[in-house]
Amino acid sequence: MIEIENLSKTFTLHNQGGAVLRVIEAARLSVAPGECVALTGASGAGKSTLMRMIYGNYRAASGRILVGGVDVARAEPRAIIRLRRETLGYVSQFLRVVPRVPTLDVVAEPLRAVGVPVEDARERARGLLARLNIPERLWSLSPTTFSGGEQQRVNIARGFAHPYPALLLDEPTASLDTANREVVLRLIEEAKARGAAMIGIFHDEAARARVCDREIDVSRFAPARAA
Ligand SMILES: Nc1ncnc2c1ncn2[C@@H]1O[C@H](COP(=O)(O)OP(=O)(O)OP(=O)(O)O)[C@@H](O)[C@H]1O
Repeated sequence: MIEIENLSKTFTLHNQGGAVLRVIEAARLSVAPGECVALTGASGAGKSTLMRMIYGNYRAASGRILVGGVDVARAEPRAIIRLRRETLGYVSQFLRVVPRVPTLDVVAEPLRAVGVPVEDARERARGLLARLNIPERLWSLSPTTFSGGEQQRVNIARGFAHPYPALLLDEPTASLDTANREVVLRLIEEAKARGAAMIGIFHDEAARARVCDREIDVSRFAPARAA
């Protein structure tokens, strides 16, 4: 479902005399449906960079990133938008709040975007918000004024609303309490059971050990060792 071949990344620092930073070289990675792979490695090894490249936020210097058959490294913006709508989800700790949209619709929106009828989408959203312990009195309000933890849980509900075939998880359990952490781990397990291919960064080692099938140490793709 996710195939990375010979992928390299450099950053050119235009405000620092055009210095070129080589971060990733000749990275290879393959994730099958129903599999969850953890990215590990020391701080600065390139975990976030790799995730951002898979999501199409950072451009690759060379190589291929196939997600459901689409090469993200070469795809047109329009194709990437479509991939993100239909195939590739991203669950991070942070909600980018859309002003004035009620929480229920923030969570239902990814389903509406793929044509799910409004009541069905809201029903799924209600189920997720209830599981993630967002009080019902908040569902009709915009999450703009919610606490950090509430916004994080709204974001997780939104990330799991549509059954994406591929999912990127960026510290999805960070700073959650025990009960909500458990809910998120179950959501990940359910996504695996329905065949989602997932790549995640988890500093929570117990969470990683429980839901991930394999670990890939990103430092193995560091340029110094790639030769
Ligand atoms: N936008 C950018 N411009 C320039 N350099 C960058 C950029 N993003 C990342 N880097 C560099 O790439 C390297 C890898 O960073 P990255 O954030 O991917 O590491 P990480 O493994 O996710 O680290 P952490 O665990 O600390 O989050 C670092 O040396 C960083 O300085």
